[in-house]
Amino acid sequence: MLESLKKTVCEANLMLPKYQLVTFTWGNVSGIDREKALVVIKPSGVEYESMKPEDMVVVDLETGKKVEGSLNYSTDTATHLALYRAFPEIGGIIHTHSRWATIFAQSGRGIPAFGTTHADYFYGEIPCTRRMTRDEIEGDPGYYEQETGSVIIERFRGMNPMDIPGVLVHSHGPFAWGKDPMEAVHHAVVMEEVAFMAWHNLSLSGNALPPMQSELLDKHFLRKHGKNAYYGQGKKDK
Ligand SMILES: O=C(CO)[C@@H](O)[C@@H](O)COP(=O)(O)O
Repeated sequence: MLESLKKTVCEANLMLPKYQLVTFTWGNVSGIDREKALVVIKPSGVEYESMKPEDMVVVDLETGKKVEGSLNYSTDTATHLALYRAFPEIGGIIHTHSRWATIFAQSGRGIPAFGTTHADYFYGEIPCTRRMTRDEIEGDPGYYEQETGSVIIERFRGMNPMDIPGVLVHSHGPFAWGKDPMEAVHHAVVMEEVAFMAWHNLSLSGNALPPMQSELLDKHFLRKHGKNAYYGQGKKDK
C-alpha cells in the first residue's frame, strides 16, 4: 500500500541526518495521501542508518489507527494527524530537535524575520506556541501529542500555514510543513539556518534589533510565492 509515498517519506526522513537536523532518533517526517485519507510516517525510535521504506507505518487520518506496518508509529503521530486535519493544504510534516530552533522554542520566543534568507520562505516571524497546561500534558498515550497539535493550531488561528510553514512548540522544538514531505524538510533546514542567524543578530544587537522592513519582507516572500511569483524557472522571462 502507498509504496511510492513510503519511499518518499523514508527518503525525507533520511534527509534529517544528512542536513544535521537530528541527533540519534529525535525527529520524524510524514506525508499524506489526501484522496485515501492515509498518512505515512516513520516508525518510533528506529535508527536512521537502518531505516527502509518498508519500515514506514500507514495510519488512518480520521481514526488515528494503524492500517499497515509491523513497527510502532512515531510517538508524534497524533500531532501530525491534528495538523493534517486542521491544515488541508499541507502534504508533509517534519518535527526535529535541531539545535538553534530548539533554543528559541525552549526560550519561548519566536524567530523574528531579520533578513531576506528568512523572508524567502517565512512571511514574518516564525511563532512560538504558549506553554502547554498540565491537563494538556497528562493523560493517555497520544493525548499529549494530540494537544501539541492543538496548541499549534491555536497559535495559527487567523494565519495562513503556507505563509509561515513552521512553528516552535514552547519548551519542545520545531515543527515545519510543506506541500509534500521534501518541502517540509526544506523548510526545517531553512528554519534551523535562520534560527542560527537570528540568535547571533539578537546577540550582536544587545537583543534590540527590530524586524526587517516590511517592504523587503513583502518583496522577497512574494517574488517566490503566490500568483505573481517570478523566482526560478516557473514563469518565463518576458
Ligand atoms: O519529541 C520527541 C522527543 O522529545 C520525539 O519527536 C523524538 O524523540 C522522535 O520520536 P520518534 O522516534 O518519532 O517516536
